[in-house]
Amino acid sequence: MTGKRNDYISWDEYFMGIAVLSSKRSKDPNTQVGACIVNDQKIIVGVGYNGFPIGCDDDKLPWDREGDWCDTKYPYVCHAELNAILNSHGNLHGATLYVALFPCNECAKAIIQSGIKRVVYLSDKYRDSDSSKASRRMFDDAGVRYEHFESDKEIVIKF
Ligand SMILES: O=c1[nH]c(=O)n([C@H]2C[C@H](O)[C@@H](COP(=O)(O)O)O2)cc1CO
Ligand SMILES: [Zn+2]
Repeated sequence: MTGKRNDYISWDEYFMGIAVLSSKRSKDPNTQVGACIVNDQKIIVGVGYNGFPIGCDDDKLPWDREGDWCDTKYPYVCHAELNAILNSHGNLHGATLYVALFPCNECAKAIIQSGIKRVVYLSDKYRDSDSSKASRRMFDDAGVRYEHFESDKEIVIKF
């Protein structure tokens, strides 16, 4: 008798893998973020990555990080989490968000209001920023759990 294979990926690895794969679509030269929303039946209900709004030309708006605010990417870029929420279908109540970077305070608000109850994140590179502090404060108040993604798996895709 042949048993099942054992080196399959976990649910968390699967969904975080999709978030990371989605980030590969980002045109941001500095930080690429992907997000994947999964409902309580483990069905993917939304994916997204950071990019400019539909109809706004990736080659015309700036990707700079510094300078006059209007000449940087910050006023224009739509965050991965927000895109995943806006692209989603169905009810997000009780859903889990897998995201490559811990959410900023603006996304935290959208996450809470959409009914998402759990956030699994990979990078926390802006952990000490005021934005991250505000996100944690709101998540704590609103009862949204957040946890760092832990895995020692390496997933390679070769086409
Ligand atoms: O939660 C987030 N989600 C998200 O999509 N982003 C995007 C916005 C920008 O395109 C990029 C951050 O750029 P930078 O690391 O160069 O400041 O990541 C940034 C955050 C957190 O700052
Ligand atoms: Zn954000």
